[in-house]
Amino acid sequence: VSPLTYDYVVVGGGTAGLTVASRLTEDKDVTVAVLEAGFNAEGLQEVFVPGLIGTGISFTTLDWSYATVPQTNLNGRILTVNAGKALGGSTIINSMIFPRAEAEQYDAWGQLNNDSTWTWSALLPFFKKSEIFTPPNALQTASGAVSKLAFRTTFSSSPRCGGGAAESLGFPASPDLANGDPHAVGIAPNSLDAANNTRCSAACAYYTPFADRPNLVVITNATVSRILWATGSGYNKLTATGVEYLVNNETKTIGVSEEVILSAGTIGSPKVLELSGVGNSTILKTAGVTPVLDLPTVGENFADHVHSWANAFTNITLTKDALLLNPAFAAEQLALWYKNRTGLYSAAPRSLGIAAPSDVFTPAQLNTLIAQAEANLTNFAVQFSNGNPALAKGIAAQHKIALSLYKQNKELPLEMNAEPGYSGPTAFSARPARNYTAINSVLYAPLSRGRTHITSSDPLVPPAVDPAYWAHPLDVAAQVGGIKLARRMLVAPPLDSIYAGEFEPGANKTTDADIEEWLRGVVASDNHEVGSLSMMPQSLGGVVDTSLKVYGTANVRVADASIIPFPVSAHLSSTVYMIGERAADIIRGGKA
Ligand SMILES: Cc1cc2nc3c(=O)[nH]c(=O)nc-3n(C[C@H](O)[C@H](O)[C@H](O)COP(=O)(O)OP(=O)(O)OC[C@H]3O[C@@H](n4cnc5c(N)ncnc54)[C@H](O)[C@@H]3O)c2cc1C
Repeated sequence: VSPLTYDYVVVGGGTAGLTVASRLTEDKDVTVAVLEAGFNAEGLQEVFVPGLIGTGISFTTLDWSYATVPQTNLNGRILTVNAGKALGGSTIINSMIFPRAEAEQYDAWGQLNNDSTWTWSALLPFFKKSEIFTPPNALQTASGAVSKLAFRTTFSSSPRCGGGAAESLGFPASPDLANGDPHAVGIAPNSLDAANNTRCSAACAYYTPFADRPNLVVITNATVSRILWATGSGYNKLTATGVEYLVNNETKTIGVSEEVILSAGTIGSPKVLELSGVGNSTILKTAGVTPVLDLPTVGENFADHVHSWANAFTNITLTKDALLLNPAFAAEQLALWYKNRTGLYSAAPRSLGIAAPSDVFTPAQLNTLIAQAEANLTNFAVQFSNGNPALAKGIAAQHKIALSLYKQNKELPLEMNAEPGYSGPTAFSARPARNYTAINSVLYAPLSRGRTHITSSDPLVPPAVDPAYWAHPLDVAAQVGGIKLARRMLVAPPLDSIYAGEFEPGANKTTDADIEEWLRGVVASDNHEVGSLSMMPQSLGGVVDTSLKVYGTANVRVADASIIPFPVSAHLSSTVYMIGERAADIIRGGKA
């Protein structure tokens, strides 16, 4: 392998990037270089111990912690969108929950693109390529796991109770949250290495086993600043010849003979495209970048899931709060994990209930909300499209599909995720030193659309991220409905048996308006951002076609969550691995 030129250069060694790189280098005649801004963090216990997710270094050094612009609908608050900055990307810091979304939502991708290869049944083989399924053992089954679910050691009885509460409210119990019909409750599969019960990131699954391939080069601590273009290559033929990157403030270049694959994530990938002169020319010029290709919807159509919570006090003591309340107990539990992979750090279990509109709204409420959304459909599409008429059509098409699925009870607006221990907006030091039961209620089918754009030509300056949370009234109503549903779950059997009063939102929040006001002050990003380089026809404001190629370029593709045109009601990593598998297949097929 020449040290300077590779067949493929992958920008970002994250979830999809490592999947693509690993699959392409199965052919030993193909050379691939991966440029990753972070470092290889696989050796850190915060990364490999399941119960340590979200602690220590994982939310400092390993996180881009993108700040949003002040959010108009959330009291002007600046929120943080977390995204992993390490080999393995966001799977280094994610919560390992591994379900798939509703079949109809993947079908919507195909519908928007008039392409049957981007539908649930066509994509299922690519989901499966990225998974090794480990069924629960006898002990886990006895603890509540159903035969088709993959999960490890049970944390306490509380997750199972959470499932029970959803069931008692009428959610169907599902043996399989990945079957394309997740309107159900079950114990979530986790992305773990079952052989030794460690977390399994994209680095663990798609890099470490193949690290010694001579045709695969991974350069860490390398921040890509721009794609280099062949001079004089015109529209539809804009040709990447290499990539420029920074290592310790030193500028370096690497050549590419076939393709550049952008896999820097929903915020990172549009940033690199814009720094390379591809995007809305006005935005680029304002940032001091010379436009090379006017593609005005780069960075637009951004959507994110929105996190909220209800918490109750509980008098049971085996929750994750026990680890914070008693450091000596926490040390004992961690020692148990190291000794024989048992104890409270051995898993991060959740009961997952995916709610349908009928679980959240009365029929009359839903009819009114849908009628209002339909009456204002064009207005919202225009408002969300940032002055781009094609994208206004694209967003209108997305809303039409979403509202039609809402009517069929198929657009699943909320995840109701039961956790044994506090999960919410109040810091440990500011809340009563007690044990809690939490229901995380996450808005899963947002109609709001925002954007992310560079503001400077300096690659080290973060972009301006505007998710425009809660810009659509149906999103607000669903999130308020989610808190009411969470409250009902906390006092339904069997969770009622461990209920010792509500902590948040709090007994004084009685009306919908009270809940809405509280939520405006606390909701957070769920870190499931998608759509900023969406796969849609150009006539609908898309940025990539169904072969994931950037319109107007000869050899730049995108493989990451940014291509997702229509948000799906699931945690995203399984979907992003699938995109990586599909991208590799397209690239290899294209060459054959
Ligand atoms: C805190 C958190 C919790 C989550 N919990 C879950 C969960 O429980 N289950 C689930 O399924 N999903 C979860 N997700 C979401 C899921 O992990 C992500 O959606 C998915 O991993 C995104 O994959 P990606 O390939 O698009 O981007 P990433 O995996 O983020 O990869 C992008 C990579 O590009 C690198 N990069 C960016 N810019 C540059 C540049 N200029 N030069 C070089 N490299 C660059 C980044 O460092 C990163 O490694 C969570 C995400 C977060 C952040």
